[in-house]
Order: sequence, then C-alpha cells, then structure tokens
Amino acid sequence: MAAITLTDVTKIYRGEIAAVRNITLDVPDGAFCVLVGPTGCGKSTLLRLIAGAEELTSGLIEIGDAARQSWSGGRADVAELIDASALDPSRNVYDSLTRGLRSRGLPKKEIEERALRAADTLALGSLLARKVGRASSGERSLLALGRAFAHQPRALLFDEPFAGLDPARRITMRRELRRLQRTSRTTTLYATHDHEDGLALADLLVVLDEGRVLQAGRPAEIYAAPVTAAVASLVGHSAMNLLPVRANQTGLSLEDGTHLGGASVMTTAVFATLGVRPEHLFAVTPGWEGPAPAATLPMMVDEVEHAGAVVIVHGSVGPHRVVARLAAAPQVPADGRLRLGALREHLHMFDAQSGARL
Ligand SMILES: Nc1ncnc2c1ncn2[C@@H]1O[C@H](COP(=O)(O)OP(=O)(O)OP(=O)(O)O)[C@@H](O)[C@H]1O
Repeated sequence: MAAITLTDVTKIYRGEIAAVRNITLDVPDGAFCVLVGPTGCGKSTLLRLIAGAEELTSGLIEIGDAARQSWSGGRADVAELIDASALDPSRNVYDSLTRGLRSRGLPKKEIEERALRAADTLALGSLLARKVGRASSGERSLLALGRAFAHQPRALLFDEPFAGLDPARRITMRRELRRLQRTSRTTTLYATHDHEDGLALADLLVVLDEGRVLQAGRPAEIYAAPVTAAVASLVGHSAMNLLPVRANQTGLSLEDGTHLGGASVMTTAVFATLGVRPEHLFAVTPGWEGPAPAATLPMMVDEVEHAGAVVIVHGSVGPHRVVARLAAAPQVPADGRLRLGALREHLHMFDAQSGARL
C-alpha cells in the first residue's frame, strides 16, 4: 500500500477559479482519511487530482513511490476513484466486479478468486448474474465497494459514495467500508458533506473550506478543540451554537447586556464568539441537582422535537438562534423560558474578528 503526500497542491480552473489552494497534507500508509467541507470547498477536485483525472496547476502529489507534478493520466493500480453512479447498468454484477482486473491483464484464476472473495465478503454472491441496472441502489453501492477492494490499488478514493442511500443503509455501508479498509489496510480518502461520516470513519479528518485546509487531525481532537469558529461549525453531530459575546473577568454577556455567567472563562476583556455544542447543553430546571453550569443561556423555546433517543430543542437567546440536544424532554414553563447550562470544559471561545480559538 502507500502513503499519500501532497505538497503545496493548487488547482485553478480556467485561470480564475481556485478550487484547491496550496494544500500540504500527509496521509500515512494504511490510514482512513476523510475530507469534509461544504459544497464547492474542493473535495472532489482534490480526489480527481490525486486520481490523475485532473491536471495540477502547481504542487506535487506522491503516492508511495509514484509522484506526479504535471498531469500524465491516472493509473488505476495507484489511486482509484470509486463512483457507484459510474457502474455500467447493462453489465452483470460479476462482469462489473472483474472489469478493471481484466483490463489489467491479471491471470483468469486470480481474477476469479478476487471477485468471488469480494462478492462473498459483501454478500453479493447471489447477485453475480444480475444486471447492474436491476440491482438496488444499496446493492450498487456494495458492488462499487467490492470492485474497489477486489482491485487492490495502492490508494482508494471515494467521492460521497453513499449519498443516495437511506440513513440506516448508509450507516451499514459505512461500517462495511470501515471493516474492509481495516482488513486490507488500503490507504483511503473519502470525501463527504456529512461530518458524522467524518467523525465515525476517520483516522485523519481534514476540514476544507474554499479550497484550503482549515484543520487536519484526529476526529476527537478536532471535535474537542476546533481551531476556528468555522471548523466548529463544520464538525460535530450538528453545528456548534455560536454567540457573539463581550467577555471579561466578571463573565460573558450578550450585546444587549444579558449576563451568561462564565466568570472564570476569560481573564482579559475581549469581544469574542462563545461556542457550545447542542449536545453539551443541559436544561437547568428548578430543583436541578446536577453539576453547576459554568455558563447559562436563557432560551426562549419555540420548538421541541422528539428524535428517538434525544430531544432537540430550538429557540433563541437574545436575537441568536440556539439548538440543544437533550437526553430527555425538558419541562418548558408556560412563558417558554428555559435555562440551558454548559460546563466549563464545553465552552469554546473564539476571537470575534479572526475566528481563531482563544
Ligand atoms: N471542471 C470545472 N471547471 C470549472 N470550475 C470547476 C470545475 N470543477 C469544479 N469547479 C469549481 O471548483 C470549486 C470546487 O469544486 P468541487 O467540485 O471540487 O467541490 P466539492 O467540495 O467536491 O463540492 P460538492 O460537495 O458539491 O461535490 C467549485 O467552485 C466548483 O464550481
């Protein structure tokens, strides 16, 4: 297998659209790297550059001992870009699984062995004679995975591979992919909008925006200490609540003067952005006996949504929208006012101007 090293990689389309800007990144051999970021942040372009399907504007891409400074065409045995929607619907599943192997001229017996092993692992054995066009979208996603791992390239590149699947199927496929990747130790890059995918799958999580890397590291580190307010809003089960505050020794207050507590949070007076994740808020109801909150948000509740194991409460704190994910439905008084608390270790402070973590 192979490590992937990007040095100062830039892609500018038509001389003006900077899709990828000066990206330097090391993906260790055998790692599962997830690229997350909003639409248009450059995820697909980066994968296509690594696959050799796009010409680099500048920089260097190394995959093991194969390096690319200018475009010379991708080599599927080096880095293969997997796309379930690109499967030919008129082929049968077996043909589809083996196509890339045949074009590489591998011996017939090895092709058969690899294909049957992949079909067996993914429970596709009973579908081998079926036309791809007659397979369900979940089966096609499995087939795309099977092809990817049967080919055994040095690196695998996935671009939103499970985008069309229902949530339950998505989670199963995600687990399947992670299992196959762990077994084969194939260096994998996986692009997604879904930050939960990133948190669940990645050894290395890379947060992109506007063609740049905002932060790269272990998912748990990025979740616990996002380097900027922008990263905080891009990584988590849902976006972090961000509130502009004035902070000093006496605590945190909103621009309308509402005091939020937080006396020991900042020692110097600053204009800042307070960040707190929805899942880190709790309802401080009368008779509350849990830990004392370091800061409290007086919320005017406008919607309580029951979402299975959690309850999602929507409302506003001053003029700002706030969301809380609570373990149980809170008792909201008739006036709609609910005090939400957060512990010190769950309060994130960012510079109001630059967004940098304070
Ligand atoms: N062939 C192209 N020609 C011109 N501009 C392009 C081309 N491909 C992508 N872009 C632009 O480059 C930027 C990055 O696009 P890219 O598709 O890489 O983003 P993305 O993060 O994968 O988005 P999405 O999540 O929507 O797939 C966008 O502004 C896009 O419009």
